[in-house]
Amino acid sequence: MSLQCACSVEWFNAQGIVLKRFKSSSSTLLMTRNDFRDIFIDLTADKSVVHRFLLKDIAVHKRFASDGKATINFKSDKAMLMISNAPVSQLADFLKTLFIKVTAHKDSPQVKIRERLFAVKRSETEEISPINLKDVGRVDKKLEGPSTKKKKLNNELVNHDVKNGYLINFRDKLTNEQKEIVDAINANYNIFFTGSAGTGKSFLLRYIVKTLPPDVTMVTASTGASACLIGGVTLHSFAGIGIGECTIERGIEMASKPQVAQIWRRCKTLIIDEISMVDGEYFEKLDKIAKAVRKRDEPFGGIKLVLCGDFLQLPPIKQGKPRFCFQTATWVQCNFRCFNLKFVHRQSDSEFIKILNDLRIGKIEPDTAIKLKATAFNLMEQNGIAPTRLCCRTADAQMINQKKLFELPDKEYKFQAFDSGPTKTLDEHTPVEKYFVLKSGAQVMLLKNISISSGLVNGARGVVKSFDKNGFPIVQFKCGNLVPIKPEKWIVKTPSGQFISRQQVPLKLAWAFSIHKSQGLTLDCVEISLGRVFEAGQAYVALSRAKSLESLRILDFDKKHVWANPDVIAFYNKLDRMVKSDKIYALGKQ
Ligand SMILES: Nc1ncnc2c1ncn2[C@@H]1O[C@H](COP(=O)(O)OP(=O)(O)OP(=O)(O)O)[C@@H](O)[C@H]1O
Ligand SMILES: [Mg+2]
Repeated sequence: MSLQCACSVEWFNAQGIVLKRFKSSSSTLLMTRNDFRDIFIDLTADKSVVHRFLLKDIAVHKRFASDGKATINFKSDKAMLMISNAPVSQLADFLKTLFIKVTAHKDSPQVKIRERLFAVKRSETEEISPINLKDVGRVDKKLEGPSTKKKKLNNELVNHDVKNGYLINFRDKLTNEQKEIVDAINANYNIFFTGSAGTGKSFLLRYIVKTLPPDVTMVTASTGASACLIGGVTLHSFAGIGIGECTIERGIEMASKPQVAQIWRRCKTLIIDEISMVDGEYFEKLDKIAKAVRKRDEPFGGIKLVLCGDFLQLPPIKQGKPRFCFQTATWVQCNFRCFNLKFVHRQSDSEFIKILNDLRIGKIEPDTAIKLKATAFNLMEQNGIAPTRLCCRTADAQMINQKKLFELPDKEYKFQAFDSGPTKTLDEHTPVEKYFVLKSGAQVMLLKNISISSGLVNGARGVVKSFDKNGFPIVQFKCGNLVPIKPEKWIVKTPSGQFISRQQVPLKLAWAFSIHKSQGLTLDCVEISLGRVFEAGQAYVALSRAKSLESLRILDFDKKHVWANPDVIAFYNKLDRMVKSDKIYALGKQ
C-alpha cells in the first residue's frame, strides 16, 4: 500500500525541541511488514528510503484528509510526519489500511524478544498485503459492543457496517467505460470525455478529482452552478482575466500578476466541466496566456487538460453564432484522447432514454411527438409538491418564484447565511443564497445530500409544511420523509488554496428555475414550457433533467422547439467514427 505525496518530517527531543527536519515535495510512503510481523511506513524520496517509521504508539490526525493532508505522530520515534498534496482517494485508502492493519496487529500473536535475538538471518521487509477479511474480522471484534459507531439521523439509526465499509473500493462503483477514462488520465493524456445527459460525466469527474494531487489540480466548470456540482470554481475565477473580453496582451498582463501567475504555474492538471459552454475564443486565449505565463510553448503551457461536457447541450452564451472549443486550432493541438460515454444512469426507462437520445440530435419520430404531447396530462402533484417549472429565461423563473411566495398567506421566515469569505465569490460558488425568505406552503429544492439512502439528496423536491421552535423549516419531501432542515456548511477552495465558507439552510425556492441554471441537475418532477426556447439543445437539456416520462409534464410540445447545431452533429459523427476505429486523437478542426 503506497501513497504519493509531499512530506515533511520533524524529529523532537524529550523537551519537544526540533532536532532534525526533512522535506520533500515528491515522496512515496510505503507500508511494509518484516518477518517479525512489525509494521512500518517507509518514506522514499529520490528513489532511496529516507526513513523507516515503526507503526507503534501512533496518533493520526486526518481532519484535513479531504484536502489531501494528514499528520502521523510516531510517539515512540518522537517524530511527526506531515503529509500533503496526496490524492484524496489514495490518502483515504492509505489511512484506512493503516487503521485496519495497526488495529488488527494488536490482536495478532507477537514475536517474542528471545526469538528475535536468536533469529539466524536479518529480518526482511516486504510491502504489506491489502486489507483482507481476517484483518477486518479482528477489527470488527474490537469495535463491537457499546463503542460501535452509530449515527442518529431523523429518528432512524444507521449502523455503519464496518465489514462492508472497509472493503468497499470506490472504483468498483464505476462502469467499465468510466474506468477506461480514469486509466487514460493516469496514463497522462489530454482527455475529452463526452456523452449524453445523465451518462455520469460529472459523477466521474468527482471521482477523478479525488485521484489527483489536490494542490496542483484545478477543478473548474464553465458556470457557477456546474462548478458547485463538482466542488470546483468557475473557469473565469481560476483564469484571473475577468470574463475574458480583454485583448490577449491585456490578458497576459492580468495573469502575470504574482498571485494569479502563481496559480497558473502551480497547475499541473486543469479540469473543466460543461465545456460546451466555454467560448472558443476564450479557450484560445487561455492557451496563449498559459504559454506566456508558464514560459512553455506546448499547448496550455504543458498543463494536462481533462475536459468534459456535451456539446449537444447548451452552447456558449454569446451574441450571434457560437464558436465551440472544438472549432479552434488550440483544440487540435491539444491532441485529446476522446471518449463517448453511452450508458445513461439518470433514466432507467429505455423508451424515455431512446426519446431523449433522438431529441439530442434534433430527431423527432411522429410517435415521439405524440408521447411528449401526452405528458401535458401527467398528474404529478403529490403530498402538496408541485413540479418545478423550467423556464427558458432566468427573469421568468425569478418572477414566478417571487409571485408564488407573495401569494402565500402565512408568516415569513427569513434566512441569513453566515459567510466567512467574500459574498460575491460565495454567491457564485455555492448553490444557496445569502438571504432568502420562506413561508409554509413554499415549494423548495434540497441543495445538499443529507441522507442518500433516504432519498434526501441534492435536487430532492419538497414543500415547507411548518417551522420548528427555532424557526427552521420542516419539509415534506417527494420521497415521503418529513424532515426538519438545519443549516449546512459549504466550503469552497479558492484557486489560491484558501478555504472560504457559507453556512445556510440548504433550500431554494423551486416553483421555477431557468433551463440554464438546471444544466447538470437531476430533478424529481418537472414542468416545461418550450414556447420561448432560443438555443439549440435547450429543450433537450430541460427534458433530460427528468428521471422518467411520468415525472415530466410538457405543456406545449412542438417539434419546432427542438433542434441541434449542425456543426456539433458533424463533430459527433466524426467522434463516433474515430472512437470506433480507435483513432481517438486530434479530433477537431483539421
Ligand atoms: N457509475 C455510476 N453508478 C451509479 N450512479 C451513477 C453512476 N454514474 C452516474 N450516476 C448517477 O447518474 C446521475 C447522472 O449523473 P451525472 O449528473 O454525473 O451525469 P452527467 O453526464 O454529468 O449529466 P449532465 O450532462 O446532465 O450534466 C447521477 O444521479 C449520478 O449519481
Ligand atoms: Mg454533468
